[in-house]
Amino acid sequence: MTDRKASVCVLGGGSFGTTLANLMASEAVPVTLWLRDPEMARHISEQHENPRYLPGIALDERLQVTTDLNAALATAEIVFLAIPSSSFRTVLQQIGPQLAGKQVVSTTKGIEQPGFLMMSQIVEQEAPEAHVGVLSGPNLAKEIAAGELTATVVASEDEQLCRDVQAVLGCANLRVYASQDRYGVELGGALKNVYAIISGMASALGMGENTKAMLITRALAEMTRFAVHMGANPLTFLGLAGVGDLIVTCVSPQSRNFQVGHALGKGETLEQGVARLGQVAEGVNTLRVLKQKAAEEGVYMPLVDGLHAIVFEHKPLPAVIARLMSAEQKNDVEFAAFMSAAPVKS
Ligand SMILES: NC(=O)C1=CN([C@@H]2O[C@H](COP(=O)(O)OP(=O)(O)OC[C@H]3O[C@@H](n4cnc5c(N)ncnc54)[C@H](O)[C@@H]3O)[C@@H](O)[C@H]2O)C=CC1
Ligand SMILES: O=C(CO)COP(=O)(O)O
Repeated sequence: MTDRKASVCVLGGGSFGTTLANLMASEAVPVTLWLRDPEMARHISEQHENPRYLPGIALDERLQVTTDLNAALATAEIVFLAIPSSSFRTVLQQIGPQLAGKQVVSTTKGIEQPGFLMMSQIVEQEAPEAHVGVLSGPNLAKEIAAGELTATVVASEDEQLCRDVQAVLGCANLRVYASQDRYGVELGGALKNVYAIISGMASALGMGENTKAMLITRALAEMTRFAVHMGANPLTFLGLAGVGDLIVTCVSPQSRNFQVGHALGKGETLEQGVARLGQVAEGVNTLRVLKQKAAEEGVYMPLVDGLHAIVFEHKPLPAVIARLMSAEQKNDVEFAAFMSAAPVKS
């Protein structure tokens, strides 16, 4: 690892962008946070708090905030993107040429349709001269902002990018591990959100601990089956960006996807659950996209089918659960079979 700390810009002033920028500022990394809302930018600069997304967290006074996108990017060597997937391309379209030569790291855990594109693939399209990476792992923003310990994964084919991101983000509270499987790391982060919705629902229904463990384990099998079919390395799913992130979002009521599932389990509509959240829950869109892709590709994903049937086809929950519990009883561990399927994307 190198000691050099590059200058950084974080795009997106929501929960995760603010958290990442604040973490780096508190480690004396020169960092600018870009957000759209001038009122919020002024509040953060003067009061050192983001009351909408991180209420009660004292932000570091060295954190620079701006609403001027060009100024934010001008001196940045590393650009982190923490923009919801629904707006990701729109933001990139404004700045593609300015990203030439910079290290651009997506932290966004969603999938674009049409095309079934990961966010870093959108970066490649909109900023073809950038160095591209992704960051993913068990990283609930509020916990990181509160100083809890965790780890994450930076994934890129570009080893210098991995080293530079480790240098700016790694600190006593956050370990940053490197991976070359960008596609697998990114897919893991997007897919687990769907299973967090199911887990939130199971929690609201008062299901047992055995049931929750079964759900998480079968979720891992299902998402890995899909990912291997798509060319990812199955071993990636045993790491922080796979099982690590799956566990945290499936067990923590802090997860927004879990909260949407919980609301559904309590009988709220999807619209009510999402509206009350007031923040992004990427799993809702990923569920739609994934259901369609799994059908096109012929990948067996009974949990995705079941959740889709409840959320979008308005099938009764007991009938869906009964169908899931009468599904074919196949192999427990499919990793041996996954390993013989050669990864094509890394
Ligand atoms: N919050 C978390 O714990 C973590 C979130 N992520 C991922 O980070 C991404 C962003 O999530 P959060 O920050 O949590 O969302 P959030 O809902 O807390 O905030 C979203 C932010 O994006 C801004 N935004 C939306 N459209 C925009 C546009 N067109 N231009 C500029 N800004 C725009 C909003 O104003 C808001 O500040 C998501 O894909 C999420 O999955 C990843 C790891 C942890
Ligand atoms: O990705 C996350 C934690 O790693 C955040 O999950 P939620 O978007 O469900 O809050």
